[in-house]
Amino acid sequence: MTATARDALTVEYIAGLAPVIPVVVIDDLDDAVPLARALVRGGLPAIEVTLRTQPALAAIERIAAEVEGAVVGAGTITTTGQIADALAAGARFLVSPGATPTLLDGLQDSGVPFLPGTATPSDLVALIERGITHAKLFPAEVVGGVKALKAFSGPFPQLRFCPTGGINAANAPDYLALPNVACVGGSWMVSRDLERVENAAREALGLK
Ligand SMILES: O=C(O)C(=O)C[C@H](O)[C@H](O)COP(=O)(O)O
Repeated sequence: MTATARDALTVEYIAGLAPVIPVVVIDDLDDAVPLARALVRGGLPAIEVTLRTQPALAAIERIAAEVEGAVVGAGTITTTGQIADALAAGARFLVSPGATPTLLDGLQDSGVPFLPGTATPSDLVALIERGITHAKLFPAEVVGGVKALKAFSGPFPQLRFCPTGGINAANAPDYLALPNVACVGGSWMVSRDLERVENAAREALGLK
């Protein structure tokens, strides 16, 4: 299935595009399109651009406009104002490091798929109260990682996770083997060497 720019996407679709969502920090706007192309060539089309840097929104706009096959999202969403900015730039999905009721309201109103950041059982209950089915676990390796996700599968069988934070090619398979993990997020395959990016992306595809 190929998504065109006007399709309404689901979170299942975003999380199912590849085993890994690359997390990209753009310092130089000119890096955005070549980097996204290398990731798409390597087989990782869902790309999260973090809103941590000044060129991030422009990078999302360029990737959305110029990189065929990419499904670009915005990460590091911590305010509802950023949601509007990200959507205006062309973000197709949203990722946050944490979630408050205000932020969850904004994410639910956005009309695009989102992965709200969670770390605790109470965070997860707050999602269930709203009918949200997918969560980011962040920072995954710090807040219990694979053990936490195994423990969450008991009381929260309806939730699927995209753990992010401290994940790499070595530990990703342990996460991806869990039934409640839809995909993982991480920056490990991203560097300025585009050939390496493409190869690392291709390797990431084989992790599941
Ligand atoms: O800024 C955000 O909202 C984030 O999503 C943080 C990212 O999850 C991590 O920076 C990625 O983690 P690493 O793979 O350990 O680099």
